[in-house]
Formats: sequence, structure tokens, C-alpha cells
Amino acid sequence: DMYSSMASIQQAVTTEKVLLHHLESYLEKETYRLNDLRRFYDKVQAFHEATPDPVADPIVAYTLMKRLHLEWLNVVHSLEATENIQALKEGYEKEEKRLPIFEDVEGAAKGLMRLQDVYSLNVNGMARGKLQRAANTAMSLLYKPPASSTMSADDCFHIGKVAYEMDDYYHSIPWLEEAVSMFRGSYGNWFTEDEGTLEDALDYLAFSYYKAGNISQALDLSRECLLYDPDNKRVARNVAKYEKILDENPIGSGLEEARVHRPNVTHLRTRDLYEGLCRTLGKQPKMYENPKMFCMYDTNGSPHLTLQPLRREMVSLDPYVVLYHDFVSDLESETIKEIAAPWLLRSVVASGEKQSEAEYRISKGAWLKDTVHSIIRTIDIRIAAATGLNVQIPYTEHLQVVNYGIGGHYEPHFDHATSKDSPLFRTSTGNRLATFMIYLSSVDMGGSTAFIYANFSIPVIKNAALFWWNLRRNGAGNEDTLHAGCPVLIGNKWVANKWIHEYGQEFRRPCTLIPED
Ligand SMILES: O=C(O)CCC(=O)C(=O)O
Ligand SMILES: [Fe+2]
Repeated sequence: DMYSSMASIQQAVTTEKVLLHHLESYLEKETYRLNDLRRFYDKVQAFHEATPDPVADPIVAYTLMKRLHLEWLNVVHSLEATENIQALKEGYEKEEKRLPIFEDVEGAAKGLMRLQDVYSLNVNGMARGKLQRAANTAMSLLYKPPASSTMSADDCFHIGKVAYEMDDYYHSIPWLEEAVSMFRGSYGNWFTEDEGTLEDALDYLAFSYYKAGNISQALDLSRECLLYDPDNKRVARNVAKYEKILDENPIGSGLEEARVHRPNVTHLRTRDLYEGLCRTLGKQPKMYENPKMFCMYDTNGSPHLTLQPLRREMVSLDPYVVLYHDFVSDLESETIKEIAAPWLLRSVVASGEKQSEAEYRISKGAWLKDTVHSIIRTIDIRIAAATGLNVQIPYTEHLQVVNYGIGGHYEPHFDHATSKDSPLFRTSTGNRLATFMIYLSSVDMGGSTAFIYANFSIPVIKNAALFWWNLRRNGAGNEDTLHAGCPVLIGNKWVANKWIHEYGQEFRRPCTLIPED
């Protein structure tokens, strides 16, 4: 698919440019053709105006005969229109395999709904290309794009329809409301590219309200729909049905109070905490509160770092999380992204013994062996120096480069396996002891890494790296490492993960039997 990674979406820009070129050449050819038809029309029209009695003039009579016998035939049977449209279609067909499919548009629409929820965005603002946060009653502008990118009525209709098809009336109602009000505003105009109409949007919106328990709203909208489409028997039946329900349940009978709730998503228990941490940075520890929370130049006793120590920031003591600023250079980041881009595949998650795609992880990833480029090797060595751990294969996994898509995120999870059957144990080097995650890009908004139970999140800082222990010294998973990649609001987020396993670290991180150590 395309929507799960910004790198793939970038290719769509090129594809559309090609289509645009085909359309431009079609328009030119058709304009030329229509201009020529107009010239013929004007010529004949002028003849009829200027020559009341053609029969008197043999030359005029001849041209009339010839025109009627031949010229009209050529005009009416001209193949040019067909040839022009054929060229446009052929150009389109050549690009067809590069076009997004239904799942892409659906995934992108779901991504927008996710952003709407997590960042409390206002649908009306989104439709106008502005990201506004609805906080109580006041609206605060989060982001105004440099170029205007408003949505059409049909764009909103399509999102509403995606939600509707999932029985998600919580989202279908505001999007269809937006669509209806925009379609009303442009009623009578015809847009070739549109899929839906005002009648369609009213129909879907009415049914969404009905499903949500708001019968009088469903009735009003269905009546409006009938106004535009009086022969629609189905809508007429619905109107009768809604009238009957309202007759039997007068106002105040509690019928109107039914409310739609946001549909359940995975990890509901931690969802509110997670989303809160995505909107704010949570509780950022301050050094004056705890003197152990300091920043330092760190060589970790390694000769590799003597001349250029790492800039280490303590982020959290328990779970132990540190941030290394400028861990890689811009050149290193750009090179890693470039190497990974052609190999990106939809990210999977462990489900039982298998791995599968999941809505709660929207990204693409590529595994890079240290043999593909010397930079990967250099970074391995730097990770070993910073952590003091053994980063040789098979004690670590290959570098996993991840690129997020539209509303791309990774909902709360553990990096370590929590079940004996996990595919993680296939390497036979134990569990994932530690995570070393490098931010290869910055983002304009969103996308921070949230530690749910520890109650803090780290914004995406280009070239910085985050390190934490997933396991306690006794080998048990540390529940407080539950973490997530927040949905990317604006930007193209890339990270690289290096997972370090238990085996091979026996003398580097000795175990203890103290459970909380
Ligand atoms: O992208 C992030 O901030 C977190 C990614 C993550 O947790 C993972 O890939 O396991
Ligand atoms: Fe993770």
C-alpha cells in the first residue's frame, strides 16, 4: 500500500504530474479541435446571413452542394474527438499500476480521523486546510499550511462514507455535515471529478443520524433529500418510517438522548493516557526536582568517544531512558533514509506466533544489514560505545528503518516479547533487552514518542537517539516501558531501531535477583 509511508506518497506526486501532462495535451488538442469547429460554424453561419438567395449564384450553389454532401459528413464523423480522448486514456492506463488503490484512500481517510481524535481537531477547520484544536469552547490554531489546501465537498463526503461503512457514526456525522453544507453551497454546479452529490450526502447523513438515535434530524435531512430527488422511493419510505417513530415517541421520551461514542480502538485502556501525552509532553522531569536528572558529555569510558563525547540527557530514571543529542550527523541520517527507501515494506506486529499488519501500526520499514553501507557499521560501533553492549549479530537485530504514513503511528506496545511464543525468540538470543532508537528526521507537528505509564513524551528531535532498558536485570519485562509513536500531524517522520538482545550481554549488564532493579 501507499498511505502507510510518506516516502511512498511522495512517488504519487510524480505520478500525478505525468497525468497532468497528459490532460494538458488533451486540453490543447480539444481546444484546437473546438476552435476549428467554431470556425466551420462561423463560416456556414456567415454564408446564411449574407446569401439570402444562393440559387442564383452557381458558385454559391456548388459550395452548398459540396458542403452538404461532404463537409458535414467529415465534421459529424470526425475521429479527432475519439483520438484525443483515446490518447488521454492510454496515458492514464500506463500510470494505472502506480495509482493508489481503494485501501489507500480508505487508510488515508482513517489517518485523518485518527489525527482529528488524537489532536482534538475541528472538522470544519480540517476541511478548510487549517488545523484547529477545539479546547472547550475556544479554538486555537495549531497549524496553517503555507499553501492553501482546502477539501472539496466530495472529499469530505468520501471520509464520511468511509466512517459510515465501518458503522462509525461518531465520525461519519461531522464529515457528512461538512459535505452537506459545502454541497448546498455549490448546488447546481457540476464537477466532473466528483463521486457524490448533495442527495447522496444527505442520504448518508440522515441514515447516520438515524443510527445514532437522532430521528428528528434524520427526518429533516431525508425530507430535504426528497426535495431534490422526489422519485426516490427508498428515501420516501424512510421519511414515513421516521415520522412513525417520532409519532410513537414524542419529544422528551428519551429517544433523542442516544449519543454516539468514539469507536473502540485497540489498547483502549491506555488510549486516553497515550493521546494526552501526544498532545502535550506530559510531565517533563526537571533537574531542580531531582539532581540526578542532568545533562552531560558522556564518553562512557570508551576511546571511541574520547575526542567527541556524546551529549547525554537523562530523561527518566525508572524506567531508565536517556536521550543522546546529535547522535548521528545530517549526512548519516540522509544516507540511511536513502538506502532504506527502496526496501520499505508495510510494518508488521507480532500477533501470537505470527506477524501481521495492523491498524495500530501505520508505517513502512526496512531492515538494513551492516554490510549494505559503511555508515551502518559506523553507527553500530557508536551504539556499542554509548551503551557498552555487544551489538554483534546475532546479539542484536539488524537496523530497522521506519517511515510513517498519513496519521502514521504505533500505538502503545512493548518492544520486548511478553509471550514465550513471540516470533522475537526466533533468533534464540533471548528477549529484547534494550532499545536504541535514532530519529532520522524532524517533524513539524506530532509524532512524539510517548511513555504511557512513565507519563512523559519525547518530541522528534532530528539526529537524536533514545535509549532505554526494556528488561529488568532479573530478565523480567519492565511494564513501565510501555511506549508509543504518536500520530504524525505534519511532517515526514523517520526513525531507526536497533534492538539489543539479552544474550551476549551477560558480563556487560550483569543480572541481579532484586526484582525491582
Ligand atoms: O516512532 C516512535 O517514536 C516509536 C517507535 C517504536 O516504538 C517502535 O518502532 O518500536
Ligand atoms: Fe517500540
